[in-house]
Amino acid sequence: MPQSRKLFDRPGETDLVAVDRALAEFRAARPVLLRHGAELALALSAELAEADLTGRLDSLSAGNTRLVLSSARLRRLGAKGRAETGILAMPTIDLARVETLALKLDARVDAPVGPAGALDNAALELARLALVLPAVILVPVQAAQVAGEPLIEVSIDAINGYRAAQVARLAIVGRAPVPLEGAPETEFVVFRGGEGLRDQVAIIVGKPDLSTAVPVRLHSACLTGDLFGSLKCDCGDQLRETVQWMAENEGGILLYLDQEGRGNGISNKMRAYKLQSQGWDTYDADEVLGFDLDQRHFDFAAAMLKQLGVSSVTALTNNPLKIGAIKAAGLEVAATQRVLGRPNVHNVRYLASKRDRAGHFIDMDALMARAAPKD
Ligand SMILES: Nc1nc2c(ncn2[C@@H]2O[C@H](COP(=O)(O)OP(=O)(O)OP(=O)(O)O)[C@@H](O)[C@H]2O)c(=O)[nH]1
Ligand SMILES: [Zn+2]
Repeated sequence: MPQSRKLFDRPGETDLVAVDRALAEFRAARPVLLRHGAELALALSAELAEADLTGRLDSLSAGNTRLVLSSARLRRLGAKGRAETGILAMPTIDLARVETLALKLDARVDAPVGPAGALDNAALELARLALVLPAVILVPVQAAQVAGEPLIEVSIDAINGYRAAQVARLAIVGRAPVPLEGAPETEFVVFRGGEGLRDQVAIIVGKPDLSTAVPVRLHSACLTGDLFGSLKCDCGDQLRETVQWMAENEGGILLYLDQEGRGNGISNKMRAYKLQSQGWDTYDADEVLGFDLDQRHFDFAAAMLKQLGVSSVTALTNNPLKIGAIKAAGLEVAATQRVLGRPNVHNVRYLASKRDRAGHFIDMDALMARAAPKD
């Protein structure tokens, strides 16, 4: 008889679910108990911290609470050349200071920046996965101080292994024909897992021949552009025109990926849009908020394609990151094809920034030729 075997304690599975639970707590402005060996700390999202709760956290702290910030945010705060995440000591939690350091424009570091340790980096990864600002209040505690508290505990290994586990659990959970305007022979295939906090969808247009290079577009969700026709980006045009093109040609597959805001989430995208309305470009705005150029991974998108039986693609994109990721995942990129949106006064700077700062293959002359006469 195996000793004390638990029926529902299966290593990979329980880790994944522990992080899912921790994400729910973290997004609901509750502290999560992080464990690294015998070391324990309570992690609280800086953007959601409230005085009542931070007062309770202060009562547990032995004066060694710290604020963990991303390298991008630290650079913005003037911590010169900072390539790594870092911590600032905060013996008692000062919410005004937290807000300044995490979010305010023109703020400056006001204390020495220490190196982030394993717990700190796992806390930041939790914030990224939770799609909140990458700024976390971390309060080291002893087990006895939190015994019996209704807290979710999660190991840093579980957090660090979460992305890979999310890719590994990708599975089709539903599929059905969904005739679209202009593309009546279309099937939606829904996958659970991957990236983000929701499901992913593969939209199979027509009957693509899987034995040759399949026209494929990896399309990151853009609520504003895809659904509402925002003029700030080119997403809506790219989405609809790609589906139309696939329907009119030999078919293809569009992956609709839960990666709003280049993987920052819709709330951070709106924060970035506010900064853009004050003159910041798309990448600088993200950096002010503590994000790097792009938070997305595309390994899970390649895994979706493999599950659909695709081994070679014609990649419909201007983004070199997507092409590199498909190749790195072991799929053949037989050809690439540019996907031009439509320029207008509101998105032309965004498109130029993508070309100049992230190396997107955007031919401005070809793009401008597509401008509507009223622009
Ligand atoms: N953070 C941030 N995200 C943005 C902004 N504008 C658009 N996005 C997001 O950027 C992503 C654009 O994704 P895609 O349409 O797949 O395009 P792409 O990476 O530009 O590459 P291709 O269109 O394939 O060439 C979506 O997730 C949008 O929500 C912005 O100003 N800031
Ligand atoms: Zn968009």
